[in-house]
Amino acid sequence: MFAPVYFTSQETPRLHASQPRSLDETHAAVVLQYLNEGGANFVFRILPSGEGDALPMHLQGRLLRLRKDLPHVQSTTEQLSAYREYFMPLFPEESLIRHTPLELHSELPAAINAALKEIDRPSHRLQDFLPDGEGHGVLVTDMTPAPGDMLLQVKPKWLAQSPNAPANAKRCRTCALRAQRASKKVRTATDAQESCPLNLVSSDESDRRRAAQRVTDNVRLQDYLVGDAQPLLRTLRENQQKLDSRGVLDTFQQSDVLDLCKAMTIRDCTLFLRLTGDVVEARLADLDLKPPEKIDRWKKVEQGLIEQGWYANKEDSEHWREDIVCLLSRKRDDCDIQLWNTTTTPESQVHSSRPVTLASCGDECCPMSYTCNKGQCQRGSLEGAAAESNGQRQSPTAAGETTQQADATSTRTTRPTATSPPTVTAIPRTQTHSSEGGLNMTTKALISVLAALLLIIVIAVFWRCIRRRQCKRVGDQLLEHPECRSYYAPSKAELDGLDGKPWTTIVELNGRRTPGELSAPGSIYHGRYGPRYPKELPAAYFQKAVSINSERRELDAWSLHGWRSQKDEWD
Ligand SMILES: O=P(O)(O)O[C@@H]1[C@@H](OP(=O)(O)O)[C@H](OP(=O)(O)O)[C@H](O)[C@H](OP(=O)(O)O)[C@H]1OP(=O)(O)O
Ligand SMILES: Nc1ncnc2c1ncn2[C@@H]1O[C@H](COP(=O)(O)OP(=O)(O)OP(=O)(O)O)[C@@H](O)[C@H]1O
Repeated sequence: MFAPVYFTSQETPRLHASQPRSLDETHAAVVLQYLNEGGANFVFRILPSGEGDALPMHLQGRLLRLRKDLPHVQSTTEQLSAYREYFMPLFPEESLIRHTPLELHSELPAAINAALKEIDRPSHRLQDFLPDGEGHGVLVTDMTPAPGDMLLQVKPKWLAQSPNAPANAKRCRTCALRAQRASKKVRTATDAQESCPLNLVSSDESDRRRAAQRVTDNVRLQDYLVGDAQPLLRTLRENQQKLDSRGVLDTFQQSDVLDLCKAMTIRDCTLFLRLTGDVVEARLADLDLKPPEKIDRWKKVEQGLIEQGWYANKEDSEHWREDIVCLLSRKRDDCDIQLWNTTTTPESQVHSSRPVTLASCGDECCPMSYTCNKGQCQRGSLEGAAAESNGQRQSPTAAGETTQQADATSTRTTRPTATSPPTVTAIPRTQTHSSEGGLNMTTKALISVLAALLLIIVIAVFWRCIRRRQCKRVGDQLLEHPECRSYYAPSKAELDGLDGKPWTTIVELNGRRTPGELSAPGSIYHGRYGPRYPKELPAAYFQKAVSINSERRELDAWSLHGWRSQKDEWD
C-alpha cells in the first residue's frame, strides 16, 4: 500500500489526505507504506513521494503508529498521556521508543481505511480498521533495519515470579503459561522461543547466556543481552515487582488496580535490539497501558496455573512433562545464596563474600556446608558429621572455617556450582534445617499411612455398597444373600393354599431352625441370622427348607438353584 498524504508543520505537525488549500500552509508530499500491525495498532513507513526528495526533518527516522477501532484500545491521546506519565519516568530516555503526537486531518482515516482494503494483511485481522473520526496518530522511532543491519524483537515478559505462584513452584509465570498453552496445542511467538525470563536476568552468567541463545543465533546480540542489556532488564524487573507486589489474585483495592495494569504492561512490552555493524541500539516499545477490564482474565489465568498444577509442574498426567527450561526447575532460586544476603534479605543469617549456589535436595535447599545424600541434607564431609556426633562443637568462627572446607569438598562431589569456596562469617540455620528435613520425612510417612488407611476404608465402604445394591437387584424369586439381612420366603404360589390365614414359618438353615412370621404371601421375611452365623456362610448352611404352619417344605428347585447361582456370582 502506498497512500499519498501531505505533511504540514505550521503550528502542530499534521497529516492531510489531500493537498492543503490554505496558502500559508507549506506542505510536503509524502507516502505512507503499510509496514505491519498488531492487535491494537497499525504501523506505517513514511517515505518521500518522489525519488531524490528529502523527508521533512520532523519525519526522518520515524514511523507512523495509528490505533485500531477496537473496544479494548484506548484513544491515542489517552495512550500517549499514560505513556508519558507512567512509563517515561521509569526508564532512561535512550532506552525508549520516542513518541511524538501528530494530528490527522478529518479525511485521512477514511482514506487510509480505503487503502488498507486493497492490500494483503493477516487474515485474522482483516476486519480491523482505523476509527473514522480519529484525529491523532503518533510518530515513533523507526527501528526497522537498514540493509546489512539486524533487528531482534524480544518480549522479556515476567522477569520475576508471579507473587501468587505457590512456594514450591518449579515454573515461573511465563514458563507455566507456555506449558499450559502447549497442552492445548497453542503456541504464541513468545512461546516458540522456549526461553525462561528468569534466566535472562539471573545472577549466574551461564543462565543468562542460555536464555540469550534461545532468543537469537547472533553472537553479538547474545553478548549484548547477557551484558549491556542487564541494567535495562533489571529495571524492568524491579518495576514489575514494585508495581505488583501482591499478585492479581490479591489485588482488591481500586488504588492498586492502576499499578497492576502498569505492571502487566511492562510484563508484555517489547525490546527492540537493532544491530548496526557492531553497535546495538536497544529500546523498549509497546508500552500501551493495559485496561483494567483485563483483570478478570488475568485472575482466571493465574487461578488456572495454580489449580491445574502448571506452576508446580504437577499438571495432570496426560499432559505432564518434566520442565527443563525454567530456571526454577533447574535450580531453586532460594538455593542462590545471594538471596540470603543480609542486605537484600534481612532475616537471613548467612554472610558470604561471594554468591554461591546451595545444594538442593528434592524440593528443599540444603543449608550452607550441607550436601544432599539420599534425599536428606547432610553435613558436607563425614569428618564434620563425626565431630558433630562426638559432641565436638566449635566456635562460630571455627565452625565457619569448617563449613568453608566442607563446602569446598561438596562443590567437587555434588551440585553446588561455586568454583571456589565462599568466605563465611556466620553459621546458617544448619541443625534446625536438618531436623526439619527429618521431621518432614516422618510427617510424609505418617501422611502416607493415613492416606492408605483412608483408602482402605473407602474401598470397604464402597464394596459394601456394591453388595447391598446386588442384594436389591436379586429378583423376587431368589433368596437374598445373608449380608442383606433378609431373605425371601416361599413364593406366593407356594403359599396360596393357605388362604390368607396367619402362618408361622420356620426357616431351616443347615438343620438349625429360625422362627419367623410372614404377614402376607410373597412378602420378604426380614430375619437376621444373628451373630451365631458367620456372614459368609458356606453354601451348605443356606436355607434348605421352610416350615409353614408346621408343614415342612423343602425348598424347590428354583429357589435353591437361584440362591446358588446368585451365591456363585457373589463369590
Ligand atoms: O497473557 P500473556 O502473558 O501470554 O501475554 C499476552 C501476549 O502473549 P505472549 O505471551 O506474548 O505470547 C499476547 O501476545 P501475542 O498477541 O500472542 O503476540 C498479547 O500481547 C496479549 O496482550 P493483549 O491482549 O494484546 O493486550 C498478552 O496478554 P496480557 O499481557 O494482557 O496477559
Ligand atoms: N518503532 C518500531 N520500529 C520498527 N518496527 C516497529 C515499530 N513499532 C512497531 N513495529 C512493527 O510493527 C508491529 C506492530 O506494532 P505494535 O507492536 O506497535 O502493534 P500493537 O498492535 O501494539 O501490538 P500488540 O499486538 O502487541 O498489541 C511490531 O510487531 C513491529 O514489527
